[in-house]
Amino acid sequence: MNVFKLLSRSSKAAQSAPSQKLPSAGAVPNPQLFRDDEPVTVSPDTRKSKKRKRGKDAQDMSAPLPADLDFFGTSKKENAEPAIQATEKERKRTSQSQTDTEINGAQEEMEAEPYDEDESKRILRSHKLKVTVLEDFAPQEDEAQPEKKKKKRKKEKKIVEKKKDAKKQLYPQPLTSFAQLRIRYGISRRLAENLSEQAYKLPTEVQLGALPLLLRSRKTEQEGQNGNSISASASGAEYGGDVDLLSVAPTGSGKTIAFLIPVIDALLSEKVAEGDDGPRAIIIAPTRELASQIVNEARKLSKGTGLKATLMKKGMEVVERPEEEDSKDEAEAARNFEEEEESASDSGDEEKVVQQKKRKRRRADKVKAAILVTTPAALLNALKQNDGSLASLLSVRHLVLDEADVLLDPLFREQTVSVWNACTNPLLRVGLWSATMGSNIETLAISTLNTRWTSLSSTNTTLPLAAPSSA
Ligand SMILES: Nc1ncnc2c1ncn2[C@@H]1O[C@H](COP(=O)(O)OP(=O)(O)OP(=O)(O)O)[C@@H](O)[C@H]1O
Repeated sequence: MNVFKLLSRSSKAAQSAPSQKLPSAGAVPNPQLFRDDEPVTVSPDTRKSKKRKRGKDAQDMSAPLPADLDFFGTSKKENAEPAIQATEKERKRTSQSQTDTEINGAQEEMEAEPYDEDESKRILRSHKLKVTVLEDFAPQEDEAQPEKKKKKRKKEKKIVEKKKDAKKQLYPQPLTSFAQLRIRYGISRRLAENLSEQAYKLPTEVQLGALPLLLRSRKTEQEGQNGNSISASASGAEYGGDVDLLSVAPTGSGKTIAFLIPVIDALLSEKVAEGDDGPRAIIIAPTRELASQIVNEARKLSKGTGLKATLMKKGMEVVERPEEEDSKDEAEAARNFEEEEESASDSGDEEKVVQQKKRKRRRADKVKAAILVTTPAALLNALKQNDGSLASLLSVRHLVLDEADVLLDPLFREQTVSVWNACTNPLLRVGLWSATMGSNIETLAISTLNTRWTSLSSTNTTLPLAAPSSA
């Protein structure tokens, strides 16, 4: 398990994004990609809502690009064409893709073609995207062995090497069109259709850098053998999407679908034991308003896939109550049900009937959806047990903290970390997404991951090693 950090337009974000502000706090610039040189103006429209409206901006995104940023249309050519020709080509390509929903063979081949190392670096650099390896929590195979001096020295050397490696920079294969999601990463057909239905064509910067890291590339093996293309270890593809990611990108830059696509795709490919329904992915947001926007987006993307997304509401149950308590309740209920109903209606004892109804409703309200979107407090309440302890969420494999800087700020920190620690599945993948991330928040995130990993590896010997052998 590795932790990567993706920084999208860090300098601009630091200047323009208000630190520690809740999403509802107000005016923000629209930091859409390809608009680096334009001065940021805040229109009255954006003041009303911080969310970028897709209709207008999607048109902006498809506008002709300057030649030096035209990597979608003519990037395969060695020499950049004059700006005017590139513009014309881009226009043709855009209008073609607007009218043509089916990707033809030639286009498909082009989308499947990986960028070579130089091209990848250039594209990532032009979008000011930087990906670094923050930590590697893989248990060392010799950790459990009694340590002899020689071994100890070897291990110390390894640690020094690992620390040196910790700031290694990665160059993921840039995702330059949504069509590549299906062609290169084999995402579910239905998910790809849903994206296309929502008119998503060109990824934003954060999507361009994050999606290749979080999805499993179909082409890794060929890429590894191809001298021209970027190696799997330098691109991060060797981890097959099995990474924890801290992603910092400006407000309104499309982080929501950047974390939803990999989560939905992973959920669709995971095998679920019969009767094992309930949340397998939890997305935490600091406000209910933001949580409800995320759930809407998740529903659009998972339409027709069989996956359900739900917003945590008061009174919902997320875990089975302890068996003893349940069976005691059930037995009691069965014994008393008829008697109670009879006597309640006879004696007008409404209290008992209300209690019965409540008990029934509680069971009916247990979350069955695979994706649960919640604020930390709402989930924490649902996890609290009678003895004050927290129930664990063993079935949860994906945890996303949206607005992670706010969630890990002292105001929410305890709740967030408690929920995080309640996710006890050793294969849990964590994504932290934020417009800003102070070094204290980053340190806290890393140390939470570290503590968790250390405690899990001491109790569980089946944890995966650093990198899967193939992706
Ligand atoms: N690739 C894309 N093409 C066009 N529109 C997009 C794309 N990605 C996202 N959007 C749209 O941009 C808007 C803003 O995206 P989103 O809310 O995900 O930003 P965000 O980075 O999550 O913001 P926040 O920091 O507030 O959570 C949404 O309306 C979304 O549908």
